[in-house]
Amino acid sequence: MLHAIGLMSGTSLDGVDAALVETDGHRVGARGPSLSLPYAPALRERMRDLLDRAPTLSADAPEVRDVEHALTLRHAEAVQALREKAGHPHVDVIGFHGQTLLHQPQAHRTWQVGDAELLWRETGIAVVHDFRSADVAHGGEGAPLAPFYHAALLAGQERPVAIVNIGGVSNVTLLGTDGRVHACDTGPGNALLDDWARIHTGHPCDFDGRLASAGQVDADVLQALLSDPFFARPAPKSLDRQSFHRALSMVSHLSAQDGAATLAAFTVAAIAAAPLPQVPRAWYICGGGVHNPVIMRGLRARLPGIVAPVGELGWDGDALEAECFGFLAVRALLGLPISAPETTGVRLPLTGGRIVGAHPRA
Ligand SMILES: Nc1ncnc2c1ncn2[C@@H]1O[C@H](COP(=O)(O)OP(=O)(O)OP(=O)(O)O)[C@@H](O)[C@H]1O
Ligand SMILES: CC(=O)N[C@H]1[C@@H]2OC[C@@H](O2)[C@@H](O)[C@@H]1O[C@H](C)C(=O)O
Repeated sequence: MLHAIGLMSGTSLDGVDAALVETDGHRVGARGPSLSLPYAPALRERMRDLLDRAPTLSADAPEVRDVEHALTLRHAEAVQALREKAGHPHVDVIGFHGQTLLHQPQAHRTWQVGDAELLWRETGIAVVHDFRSADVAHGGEGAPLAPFYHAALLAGQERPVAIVNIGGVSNVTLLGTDGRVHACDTGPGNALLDDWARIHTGHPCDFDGRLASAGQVDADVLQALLSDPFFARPAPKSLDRQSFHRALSMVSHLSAQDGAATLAAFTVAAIAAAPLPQVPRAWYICGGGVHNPVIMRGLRARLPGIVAPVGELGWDGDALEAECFGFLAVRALLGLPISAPETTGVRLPLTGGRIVGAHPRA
């Protein structure tokens, strides 16, 4: 087994998640500890500005370089803090996702910022990064990449079974009765609700679903939101954080509470509409959306079968994505696939990622 640290900077822009995971690229051994380091509000604002301008920005633009430098140093701090928390264990490799600024698989473009060389120099540990480019170059969506990790975790579970990650964007993995894995992004997660809450309350999210639980869903607006062509597409499919940005103007005439209720219902309805080949007997939920009781109530009302946070399986739902990139870094080192036709639409199962620093197996 190799020891990996996975690092994820998600679409919510809330900070860096870091987790230790032990794996041979197939089985998952010990997991944890994990931690999250928030971004300073000023860095978050600069990242948000780059997200808005990403389609016209070049990777060499000074403002991109500055943000990349700052966020990489924050990742190095996360590695150091995690190693301290874990009692300075041996670490073979870091899986460094970086921050997605733009994701346009149809244009064969996906862009994650993060300076792998700098992270390697700061930590002295080999770094695997740029996980999505090879998939996109071979006709895939470049996302979601969590399905191989989800499938490894679900190995002992009764099938069909699903994991839903509700981050900024939501994605689902189905492990079918035949052991095959199917996946796609489903639609919005928390990002729209975060943006709405920020406009109306100045807070970074609708904390504990307080706004949404005080509002009414506007059924007409919800129907209009669900008429987006994305929902008619078959899986696999993926999204950019900004894909549903128009939704904010579609709810702009509603009160803060009704807008939040409608956006939360949009997240739920989009998950329920995921084009999966089988109906899972259980849906295990991870990502920040687990902490929003309005979303969790909505999912329990809309989805057939068991709906439970992954915490009920003894897993840490806030650390899963970071663990995932530790797991995928090891698979990349071993040349194993990290995506497949059923997960990203890539032509053939494909490995990915690029390594910086000495190969731990060399
Ligand atoms: N107590 C809470 N109440 C409501 N929402 C919460 C709470 N705690 C976390 N969240 C939501 O979870 C989000 C963070 O989720 P998560 O860390 O899974 O996102 P991410 O990893 O950035 O996204 P992605 O999976 O899309 O990359 C926050 O932006 C917020 O919307
Ligand atoms: C392009 C990109 O960064 N996509 C993220 C985002 O956040 C959730 C969803 O959209 C998913 O497709 C993906 O992240 C997870 C970790 C994935 O690749 O599985």
